[in-house]
Amino acid sequence: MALTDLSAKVVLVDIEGTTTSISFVHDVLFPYAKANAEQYLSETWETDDTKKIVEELQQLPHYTEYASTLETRPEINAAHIADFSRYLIEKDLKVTPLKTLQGHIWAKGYASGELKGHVYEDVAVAFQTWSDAGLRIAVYSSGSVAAQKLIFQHSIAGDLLPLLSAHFDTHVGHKQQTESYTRIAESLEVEPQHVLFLTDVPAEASAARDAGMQTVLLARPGNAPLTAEHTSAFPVVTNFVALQSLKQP
Ligand SMILES: CSCCC(=O)C(=O)COP(=O)(O)O
Ligand SMILES: [Mg+2]
Repeated sequence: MALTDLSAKVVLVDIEGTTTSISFVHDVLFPYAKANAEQYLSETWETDDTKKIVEELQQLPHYTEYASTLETRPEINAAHIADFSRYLIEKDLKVTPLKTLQGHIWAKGYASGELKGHVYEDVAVAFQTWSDAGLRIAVYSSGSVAAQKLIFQHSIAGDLLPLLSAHFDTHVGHKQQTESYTRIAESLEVEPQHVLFLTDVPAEASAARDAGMQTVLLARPGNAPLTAEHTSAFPVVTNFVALQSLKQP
């Protein structure tokens, strides 16, 4: 089917590598989280929210692996948990408690204006066009729902949050698991075949397709190169312009 013939009721977008450059996430957001983790943790150490994050971080299998590299038994304090968070960020592990913590840390950067969410220049126009055509736009990212809202609310193209009708993160399941997409369609009260999922990661596209969704891969500058196997399995676009004429079925 030609891209111009695609129809959908919901456009489900990934963030990193799809609406937003990988370099913004890795070269701006991650360094900000690493630099501010200890301060955030020490300022909020006694709160229930931080206690829950700290407990969940220590329950990760990666914690045992990380702790085995330490010479002495650590005291569980803000400095130690910040160090473990930096270890996870360096490995780009998309684990739920880390993503929750990152979202809280970034909130301060967006509020002060130090952070502005990167979106490619075709994103705001496409969101507006789809919205005007009556399509719903939802987000599914490994970044926490709070972090998703921040990136679009404080984007370089202005506040795009009013154009988004739903947000999903790893609480719904991991992005390479088919069940996650089934749950998203159920939550959106839409048949999976009426959802178009846009992502840069072929394994995510496969999982969504197995759930019955339509999928298109994004080949944005700086994304991992797609193989011939991927390009024969999925339609590929370099930006959202080719998808702007999307209509409702
Ligand atoms: C929600 S903004 C921060 C992006 C992030 O932390 C991340 O892991 C992005 O992963 P994605 O699933 O959007 O590729
Ligand atoms: Mg992505």
